[in-house]
Amino acid sequence: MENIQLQDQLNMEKTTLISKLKETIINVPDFPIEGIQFKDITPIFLNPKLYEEVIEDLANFSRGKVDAVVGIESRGYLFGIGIAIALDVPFILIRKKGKLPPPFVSEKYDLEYGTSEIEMREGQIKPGQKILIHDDLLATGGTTEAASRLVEKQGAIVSQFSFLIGLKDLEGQKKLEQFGAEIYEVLQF
Ligand SMILES: O=P(O)(O)OC[C@H]1O[C@H](OP(=O)(O)OP(=O)(O)O)[C@H](O)[C@@H]1O
Ligand SMILES: Nc1ncnc2[nH]cnc12
Repeated sequence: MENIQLQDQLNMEKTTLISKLKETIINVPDFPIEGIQFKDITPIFLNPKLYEEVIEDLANFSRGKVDAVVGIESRGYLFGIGIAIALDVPFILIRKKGKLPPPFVSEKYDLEYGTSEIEMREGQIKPGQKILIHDDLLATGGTTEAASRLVEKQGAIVSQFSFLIGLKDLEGQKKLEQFGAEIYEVLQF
């Protein structure tokens, strides 16, 4: 009985969080190019209490399940560091090409046009570690797929993915199925 009540309360809190986020995140049509519905998350940071609630929700998904959090430049840092602090585990940065001093490991990936590359300082991930890969938004999944290859290349295990936003029409989750990790999106558009 008590468990049911607790579950009801958690479900209610989650529903409230999602509605607050939907009121806060701004949809910008045709940015940066025609046809894209850009999700502007910057107003979340005007509201420290809301930010705290998002971190709590994301940290609850990963508590006791990972040894480190990997965040993807740049918006992946905004919540990634907060999650790592809440879980008391290390935070490891993935940066875009050319920003990190050597030694680093890198991974190329395809964009809609051309290719891109991400990098991580060598030795920060330890072989066998269970890793949460976090980013603010999952669109096509290309960036997160490359991040996962970078993590696996170093002998660590991609255990979980978390995102603030999932864009369901772009089927990014499908691209991530190959890694066999749990996936969590706070909300979907
Ligand atoms: O699922 P995908 O199709 O790969 O797209 C999602 C990625 O795109 C955005 O980052 P962006 O490259 O715009 O960089 P930013 O975080 O520095 O703004 C977003 O923060 C994700 O990292
Ligand atoms: N629609 C979108 N809104 C914000 N960031 C994005 N990154 C990739 N697609 C995006």
